[in-house]
Amino acid sequence: MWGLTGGIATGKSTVSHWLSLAGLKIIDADVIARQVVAPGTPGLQQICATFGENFRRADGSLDRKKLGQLVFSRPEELRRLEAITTPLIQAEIQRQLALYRTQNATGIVIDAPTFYEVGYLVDLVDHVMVVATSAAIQRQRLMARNGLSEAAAQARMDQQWPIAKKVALADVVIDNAGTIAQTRQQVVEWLDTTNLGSSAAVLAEELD
Ligand SMILES: CC(C)(COP(=O)(O)OP(=O)(O)OC[C@H]1O[C@@H](n2cnc3c(N)ncnc32)[C@H](O)[C@@H]1O)[C@@H](O)C(=O)NCCC(=O)NCCS
Ligand SMILES: Nc1ncnc2c1ncn2[C@@H]1O[C@H](COP(=O)(O)OP(=O)(O)OP(=O)(O)O)[C@@H](O)[C@H]1O
Repeated sequence: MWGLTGGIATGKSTVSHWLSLAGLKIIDADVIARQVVAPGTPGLQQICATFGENFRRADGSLDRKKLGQLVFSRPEELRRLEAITTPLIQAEIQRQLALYRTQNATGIVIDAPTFYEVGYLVDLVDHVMVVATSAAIQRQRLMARNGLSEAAAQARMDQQWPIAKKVALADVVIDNAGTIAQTRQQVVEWLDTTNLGSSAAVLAEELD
C-alpha cells in the first residue's frame, strides 16, 4: 500500500488522476473531507455549532471559501476545525480500507495533502510518494489556481510542513517543477517498475 502526498498545489491531484487511470485504487482524503461535511451531516452540524451558522450557505452547504479564509489565516482556528474533521476523515479512510481488504485488493493509494502532518496515516502504508516543486513554483501555482495574493498563498503553505521535509522522508519523489509531460513521464516510468498498474492508458491520454 502506498501513500501519496505533496504540498498544497504541488500537483498531487494531477498525479493521482494518472494513478487512477493506471488502475490503482485511490482513497482521496480531500474528497472524503468534503463528504463528511456535506449538507445534513453531523460534521457540518458540528462546524456550524463551533464556528457559527453564518458558515452555512442558503442551500444548506458549507461556505468553504469563508471557512478557508478564517482557518488558513488563524492556525488556532484550523486546529479547532481539524478537531472536528480529522476523526471523521480517519474513520472513512479506515472504512474504505477495510472494504478493499475484504476484496483482497492490491494497488491501493491513500492520497492526502496532510499525510505526514496528521500522523496516523504513515503506519498504514508501506511506501510514500511525494509530488514536489520548489516553494516558489508552488506559491505561483497556488496564487494562479485559487486567485490568492502572495501573502494569502504563503499563509496556506505555512499551515503544512515545508515540501523539503516531505521530500526527505519520501520513498519516491515526483518532480513537478517542469512541464506536465515531464511529470507524466516520471509517473509512467514508476508504473513500469512497480507492476501495480498499467501505464498504457496514462500515455494514451491527450495532454492540454
Ligand atoms: C478549510 C476548508 C473548508 C477549505 O476548503 P476549500 O474547498 O477552499 O479547499 P480544499 O478542501 O479543496 O483544500 C485545498 C487544499 O488546502 C490544503 N488543506 C486543507 N486542509 C488542510 C489542513 N487541515 N492543513 C493544512 N492544509 C490543508 C490541502 O493542500 C488541500 O488540498 C477545507 O480545506 C477543510 O475542511 N479542511 C479541513 C479538513 C482537512 O484537514 N482536510 C485535509 C484532508 S486530510
Ligand atoms: N507541471 C505543471 N505545470 C504547470 N501547471 C501545473 C503543473 N502541475 C500542476 N499544475 C497546476 O497547478 C495547480 C495545482 O495542481 P494540483 O491541483 O494537481 O495540485 P494539488 O497538489 O492536488 O493541490 P491541493 O493540495 O490544493 O489539492 C493546478 O492548477 C494545476 O493545473
